[in-house]
Amino acid sequence: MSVKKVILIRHGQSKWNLLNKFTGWNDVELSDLGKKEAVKAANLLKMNKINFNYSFSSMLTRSIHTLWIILKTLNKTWVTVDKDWKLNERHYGALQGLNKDEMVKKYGEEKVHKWRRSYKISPPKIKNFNSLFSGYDERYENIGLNNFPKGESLELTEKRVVEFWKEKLLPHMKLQKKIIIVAHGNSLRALIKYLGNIDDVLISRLDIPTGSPIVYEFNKNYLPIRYYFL
Ligand SMILES: O=C(O)[C@H](O)COP(=O)(O)O
Repeated sequence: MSVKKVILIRHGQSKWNLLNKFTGWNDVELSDLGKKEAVKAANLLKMNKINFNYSFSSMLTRSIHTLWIILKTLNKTWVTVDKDWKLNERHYGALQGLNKDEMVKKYGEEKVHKWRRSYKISPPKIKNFNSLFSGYDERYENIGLNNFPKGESLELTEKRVVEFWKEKLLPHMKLQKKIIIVAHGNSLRALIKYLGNIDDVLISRLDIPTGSPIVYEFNKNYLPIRYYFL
């Protein structure tokens, strides 16, 4: 059986991961540790002889820079980088920029856990036109202001990630491309939920660490078999 592999990686630690702030679509750079995690991820791929020749990233700098570091470390800067907003982190709505521990103190553990890990519950939405609204950013001009996310549940995130999978990833896999995806904690949780048909409760227990390569295997019909962390 010819097993096909897709590599999934959450970006390295960002400056707001370090400060424990809700980030979502806020465009935050990698921390120094995050840059080191990206180099380590590249070396892990090399050691395990996991190769790729096509790459996808979200539109957010922390993912793009993680991918650039991986490509540079592996001498593969020739690889196409295909960026898609549908891989962006879940939009964290009005929580973006706020400290996670302070929100626990203010609203309690249970509520914050629901905002962070439940499948169907969305965070409080941002109001149009405040500083958390990135709808005027030129990188998102094809989304359209009316469709622009203002706070997404994991369920809503899954919807757009599955569109990416069907419209972009599968066609490239069928062209025999070996693919790496660099994205985010929740966009990758949404993808893993979809691929593994994982139920809403079990997926709430999955936490994806920064900078740790995941190998997802597929059979010759492009159906998911299993995944594992390197
Ligand atoms: O956007 C964020 O704050 C993080 O990337 C993911 O946060 P979470 O662990 O609260 O889902």
